Amino acid sequence: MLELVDLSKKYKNTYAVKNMNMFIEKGEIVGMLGPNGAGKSTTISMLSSLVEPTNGDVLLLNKSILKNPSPLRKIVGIVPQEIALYSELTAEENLQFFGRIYRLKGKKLQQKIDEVLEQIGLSDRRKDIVSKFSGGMKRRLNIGVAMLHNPEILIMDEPTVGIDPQSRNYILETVKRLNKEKQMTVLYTSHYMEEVEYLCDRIYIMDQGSLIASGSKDEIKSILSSEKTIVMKVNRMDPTFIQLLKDNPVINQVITSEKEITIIVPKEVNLFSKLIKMAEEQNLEISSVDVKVPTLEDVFLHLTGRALRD
Ligand SMILES: Nc1ncnc2c1ncn2[C@@H]1O[C@H](COP(=O)(O)OP(=O)(O)OP(=O)(O)O)[C@@H](O)[C@H]1O
Repeated sequence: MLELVDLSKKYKNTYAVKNMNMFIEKGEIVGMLGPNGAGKSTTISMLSSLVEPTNGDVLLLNKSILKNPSPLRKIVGIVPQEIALYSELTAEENLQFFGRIYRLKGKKLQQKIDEVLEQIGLSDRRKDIVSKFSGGMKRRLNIGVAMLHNPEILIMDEPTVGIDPQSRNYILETVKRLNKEKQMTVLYTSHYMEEVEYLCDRIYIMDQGSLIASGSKDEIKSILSSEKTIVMKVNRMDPTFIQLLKDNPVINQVITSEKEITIIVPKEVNLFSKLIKMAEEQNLEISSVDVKVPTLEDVFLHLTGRALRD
C-alpha cells in the first residue's frame, strides 16, 4: 500500500538517505533497523512530508504523495522520536488538544480518548500532569496521540529509546496487539535488533543512508547460512593474536569489541583446537568460546564489519 522508490535526501555533499526502496503491505509490521545516523528518521521525515526528498518518490496505493500529501496524512499516525507533549497539561488534556487538531470534538473525541488511554494503559493516570510521568509513560502517551485519528498505518521512530524495560515491553506488546486486533499496519524503526526480530514480519536494514539488506527474518539470516559465528572471550585484547586471526585464510571476518572477539568462518570449518593453541602461544587466556546461530546483529556485522550499536 505504501512504497518508497529510490528515495534520497542529500545535505550539502552527503546523503542522509540514498536510493531507499521499500514497500509496506496492509496489515504488516515492517522493521527498519539501523544504527544511529543510518537515515531512519530522515526516511520517516520524508514519508511525513516534513523533509522534501532530493529525488525519488513516495507512493500510496500507486499514487505519488509528494505533491499532495493529504491522503497519506489522513491514514498515517507518526510517533516521533522526540516526546511531543505539553508537560503542564494532564494526559487527557494533551489528548483533547491533539484530538482537536485532528478535528475531533464532543462525544466522539471523548470516546476516542477513552479508547486510546485504554490501549496505552494510562486510563488510571488520565488526570495526572505529564511532567510527573516517567519517560516510559510519556512515550506511551506520545503513541496515544498518534492513534487519535484511527490511523491505518502507524510509523514509529525508535519508540523505546531511553526507557525502562517494563515500559519497553508494554510498548512492544501494544504494537503486537494493535496489529493483531485492529490489523494496524506498522513501520517500526529501531536500533535494537531484538525488538525488530520479535515484532516484525519483514525487515529493512540500513547503514549510512543506504539499504544493505531486506527480506523476511529467515531470508536475511540465510545470508549467513553458509557461515557460523564464533564468539570468544579473552582476558585481554592482544593485537598480535587478532592479527594472526585476520591473517588466517579460513577466517572470513574478525570483529573485536572491548571484551569479545567475534569470528565468522565457513560452516564446515572446525577451528576450536587451533584457536586454543594460537591463544596459548600468545599467553592469552580464553574464558569462553561460543558458536552462535546467526542473529540479525550477525548479519549486520557481516555486511558492515561493525556492531549495530556502535
Ligand atoms: N537537517 C540536516 N542537515 C544535515 N545533516 C542531517 C540533517 N538531518 C540528518 N542529517 C544527517 O543525516 C544522517 C542520517 O540521520 P538520521 O537522523 O536520519 O539517522 P537515524 O538513523 O534516524 O539515526 P538516529 O537514531 O540517531 O536518529 C546523519 O548523518 C545526520 O547527521
